[in-house]
Amino acid sequence: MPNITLSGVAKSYGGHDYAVRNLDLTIPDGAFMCLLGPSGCGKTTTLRMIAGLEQPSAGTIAVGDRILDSVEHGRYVPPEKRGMGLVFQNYALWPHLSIRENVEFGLRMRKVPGPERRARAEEALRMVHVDAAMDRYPSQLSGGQQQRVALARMLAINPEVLLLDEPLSNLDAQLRLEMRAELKRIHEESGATIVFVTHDQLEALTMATDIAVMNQGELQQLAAPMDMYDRPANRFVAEFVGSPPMAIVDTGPEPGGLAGSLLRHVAARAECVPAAVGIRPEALRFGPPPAGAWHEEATVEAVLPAGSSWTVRLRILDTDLYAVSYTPVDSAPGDTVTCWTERMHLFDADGARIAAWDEAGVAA
Ligand SMILES: Nc1ncnc2c1ncn2[C@@H]1O[C@H](COP(=O)(O)OP(=O)(O)OP(=O)(O)O)[C@@H](O)[C@H]1O
Repeated sequence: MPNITLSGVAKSYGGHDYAVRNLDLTIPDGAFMCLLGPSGCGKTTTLRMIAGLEQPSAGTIAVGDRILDSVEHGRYVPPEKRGMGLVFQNYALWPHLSIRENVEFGLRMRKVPGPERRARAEEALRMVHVDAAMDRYPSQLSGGQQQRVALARMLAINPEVLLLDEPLSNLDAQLRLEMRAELKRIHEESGATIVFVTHDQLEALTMATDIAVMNQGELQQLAAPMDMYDRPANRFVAEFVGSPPMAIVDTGPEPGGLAGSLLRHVAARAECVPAAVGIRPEALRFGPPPAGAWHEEATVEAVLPAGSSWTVRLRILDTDLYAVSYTPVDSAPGDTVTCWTERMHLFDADGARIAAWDEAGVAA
């Protein structure tokens, strides 16, 4: 299937507020695209418009050169004619049909013959590890199992585009991890295009080939996961993607303390005057600094071991910051340590990334 393209798409549910505004987005054929953002940012509305369950208030949605929606030309293709499979958070299984029959249902509607239908349903249920419960009824399954049946029901149909709205939200942490790996495998094996809505940045980083971050109905950045992590386009993305989040130090009109120290470092290397400087917790390191790195003395305030990582709260001049280390930290509260970083993110007064700093090569 060719690319899915949204051009100038907006959606208002009637009032003055727009759930989605001026959205330009291309979902490449075979992509695993995550729509990521906080609650209410317009992710579900975007997915529902692609599915044809909502009509845009403005703009065009197309697959290749086939127009699915065009407000200008009054064109609208109904959901069943779009060739897309859908799984929503509120999966609706038929209560009076067994699990197997639920998964076979869509195939029956498509007139797939009996033996093939059974084989495809069983295969899909195996993929999501619910094949042992095939002859039970939905009410006899846990919420997580029901969610996986909904996923199997869609996989059995083998659509070219899968639209998934938080399909892992009811699963416990272990199962969610397994299903992420499983979805990634399904994506690679099937070659299908997946559009996946989530508010969980880790879910997006681990599964997606492309992430579209939205906030208040607007696209903030579209990038491959590591590119987004390494070069967030603005403060919103910088703070939303990554856990613990990036520390952002506002420089203010008369920067002193930590802000002043960071600004002096920047000024010595590039002609940028940032309104804010960001440092990811894992980029803040301890010990003798390498040549050219920014460094300051810091006081250890707390050490929080978490098995494989150590989170350390540091007081640097006038500011508290968190550092994350993946090697054991033997400092104790009250100790003085040298901390340093070679990786800063600079933002201007509008919150946009100052790319010149990256291009100068000093922050790469
Ligand atoms: N049917 C509707 N009628 C009126 N307003 C709606 C409707 N559906 C969504 N909205 C509003 O549109 C905005 C975007 O909602 P949407 O569900 O797309 O966001 P979301 O990012 O998917 O959020 P969540 O993660 O909470 O589902 C919100 O302000 C929401 O209140």
